[in-house]
Amino acid sequence: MAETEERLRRTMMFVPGNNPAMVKDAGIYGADSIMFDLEDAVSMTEKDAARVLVYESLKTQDYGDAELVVRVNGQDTEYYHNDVIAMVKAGIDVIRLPKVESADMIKTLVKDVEAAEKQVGREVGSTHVMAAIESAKGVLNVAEIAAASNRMIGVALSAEDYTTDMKTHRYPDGAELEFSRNMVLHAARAAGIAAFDTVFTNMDDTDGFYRETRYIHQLGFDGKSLVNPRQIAMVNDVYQPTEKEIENAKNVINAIEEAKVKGSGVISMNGQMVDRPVVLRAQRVMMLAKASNLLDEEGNYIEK
Ligand SMILES: CC(=O)SCCNC(=O)CCNC(=O)[C@H](O)C(C)(C)COP(=O)(O)OP(=O)(O)OC[C@H]1O[C@@H](n2cnc3c(N)ncnc32)[C@H](O)[C@@H]1OP(=O)(O)O
Ligand SMILES: O=C([O-])CC(=O)C(=O)O
Ligand SMILES: [Mg+2]
Repeated sequence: MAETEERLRRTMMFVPGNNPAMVKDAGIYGADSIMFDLEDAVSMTEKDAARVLVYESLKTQDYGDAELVVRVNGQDTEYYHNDVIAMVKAGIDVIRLPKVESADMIKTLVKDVEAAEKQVGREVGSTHVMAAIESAKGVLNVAEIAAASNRMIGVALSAEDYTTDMKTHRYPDGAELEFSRNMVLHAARAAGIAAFDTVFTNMDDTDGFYRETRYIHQLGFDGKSLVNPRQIAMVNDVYQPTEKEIENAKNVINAIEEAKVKGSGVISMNGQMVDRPVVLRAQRVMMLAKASNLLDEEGNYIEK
């Protein structure tokens, strides 16, 4: 993928780092990002074995075009340094730091990643990072966390730990997450990075999962952290543009191209003003349409 092209990040699937079968097959489900977990999905007794398993798999398995992410153990644990060095050495795309509460935690991570890159002979700057926001303190500091480094690709809300910190739990209507979702999303947008909504842990509540995904899609999140491959198709379904949205986006892009030839940056299309933000939205619709396999080679809508 060209560096300038925006990466789609609808689905970031957790894969327990201590489960050989899941780690090996993680690439077959079509997640945009695969997130190997060394933190809370792995018991204390299996921390070292999980790190070795994920390291070996990153070196030997073909995960196709998926972005490869690892959730390392927290900075206050004895596992963190070894996790960072091993994952940088394995060539991971992104390190996700859990329970981030300050910009300093990201700055420390970046310093540790840079030292690891130098130690293992990896190009300095090639490892990206992201932050999981899991507490009231993290939410209140999320704007400076999101802007803490140019290695940052995103911020994620982690509602299981967050609701525990807030002395509540998760409810079907999600009212307890309203403030944190909006904070995380605004911080991401202000820093120009991706925003990920939290996991949905009831695998049997398909209606609830769809409701939550439609809601976070409407707010503007790039996607969600997931715990199960069955959730991938449902997220992609919600993020897939309609035929009408695609046709409209194509008309906008064609109209603005014609306007450019005439030397104008703003035009009217069917009585509707078309300017830069409208064009950017249209380009995103076309990117989602392409990723959803809704276009043929000429760029025409394929009836499903
Ligand atoms: C609060 C937090 O920190 S959340 C993050 C940490 N938690 C995790 O990482 C949990 C990840 N998820 C899982 O372990 C599992 O999906 C569970 C336990 C939730 C449900 O497990 P199951 O009921 O077995 O799932 P299901 O029946 O849908 O599995 C279908 C297939 O997908 C595989 N699969 C399920 N979840 C995953 C996953 N997260 N990653 C990769 N493969 C998976 C299963 O191994 C199974 O493969 P098979 O058909 O080859 O045997
Ligand atoms: O990042 C997530 O969504 C999962 C997690 O750790 C949490 O909710 O505490
Ligand atoms: Mg957590």
